[in-house]
Amino acid sequence: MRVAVIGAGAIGGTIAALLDRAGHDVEVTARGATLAAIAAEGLRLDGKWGEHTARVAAGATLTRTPEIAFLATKAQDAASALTANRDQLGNVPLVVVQNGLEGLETVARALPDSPAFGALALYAAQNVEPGRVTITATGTTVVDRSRQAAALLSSVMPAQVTDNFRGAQWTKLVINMVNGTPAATGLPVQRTVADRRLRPIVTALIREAARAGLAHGVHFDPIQGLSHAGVRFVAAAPLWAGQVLPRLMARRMGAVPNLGSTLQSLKRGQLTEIDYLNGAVVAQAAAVGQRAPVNQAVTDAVHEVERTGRFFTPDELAERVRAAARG
Ligand SMILES: NC(=O)C1=CN([C@@H]2O[C@H](COP(=O)(O)OP(=O)(O)OC[C@H]3O[C@@H](n4cnc5c(N)ncnc54)[C@H](OP(=O)(O)O)[C@@H]3O)[C@@H](O)[C@H]2O)C=CC1
Ligand SMILES: CC(C)(CO)C(=O)C(=O)O
Repeated sequence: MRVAVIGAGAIGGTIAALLDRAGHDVEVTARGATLAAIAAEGLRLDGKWGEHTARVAAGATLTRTPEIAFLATKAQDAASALTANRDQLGNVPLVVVQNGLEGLETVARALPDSPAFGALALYAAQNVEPGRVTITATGTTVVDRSRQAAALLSSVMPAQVTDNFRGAQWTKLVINMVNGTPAATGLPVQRTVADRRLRPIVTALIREAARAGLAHGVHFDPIQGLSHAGVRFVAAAPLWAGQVLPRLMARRMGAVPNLGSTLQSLKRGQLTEIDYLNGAVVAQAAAVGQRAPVNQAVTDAVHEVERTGRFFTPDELAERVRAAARG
């Protein structure tokens, strides 16, 4: 099949390399050092799903119209990446593999005629150097309705279809509450969850996200063992009891340190998706008259790291969060 992948970073690189390994005809878009590395050495994949070097066609924009396309940029780059490839994407099924709640709305604005489907990756991929991706933890991909995309993905990785994609996006948003403390402190997810000063913060982030979603009437779609009932539990539980959830999430990630996709951006000196994750929780909570002070504090802290390049110590972050919760 003729496949396009827009944004050959951690997730796009994984999808492109696995589809190339399965014999599909893959073209990717990339930029800067990543584009130069893929052109020179191919797209290299290693880690939990094996090793493969994909000699895929690569350019700044697509040169041909694919049968199916995947968008795998960070949320803040989606609109410009789509606009740059508009000429090749008319009526092409587009699978948007992105965290946060806004991916499909962005496509509807940029390419109103495109049949777009959302997808949520539950594996952990690290863009260790330009053109090289390591899978540090395996996991399924949840795909919105499109059986074509699910069939294609499930031929190379675990994938499942949902009829409740909005609910799945919210469950994933709750899961992504593990991204903020690594981005603020520079520590891998597993270490932030193991830390007695940071674990209550992660739990409070999760609780605020769960409460906002429930207030919006969301039915959380079950993902990787986190069900609607589980979300209701964590929304109502005191922090000491709710801590079971981040502990389970960290255990599921296994032993290889997982930076999370947000900290990975900072390590490359880039801006993050934080406004689409913790920032989205603040906005969604405000829309139903709730406050989300811990998400606001972590969003602000990550923006400060973007500006200064200096991570917070666990004590500094805990103090920030205490002050925000008091105020
Ligand atoms: N990494 C992970 O483990 C997981 C990530 N996700 C989600 O998947 C999505 C993708 O994340 P991830 O793969 O980590 O992000 P990456 O930053 O690793 O990859 C995004 C890639 O898109 C490229 N890009 C951005 N704009 C353009 C453009 N206009 N044209 C061509 N290429 C472009 C970036 O290039 P450049 O480097 O130059 O900016 C980068 O290589 C995010 O929403 C993330 O939250 C979900 C689950 C797990
Ligand atoms: C599931 C998780 C936490 C995997 O790393 C992720 O979605 C991310 O890093 O953005």
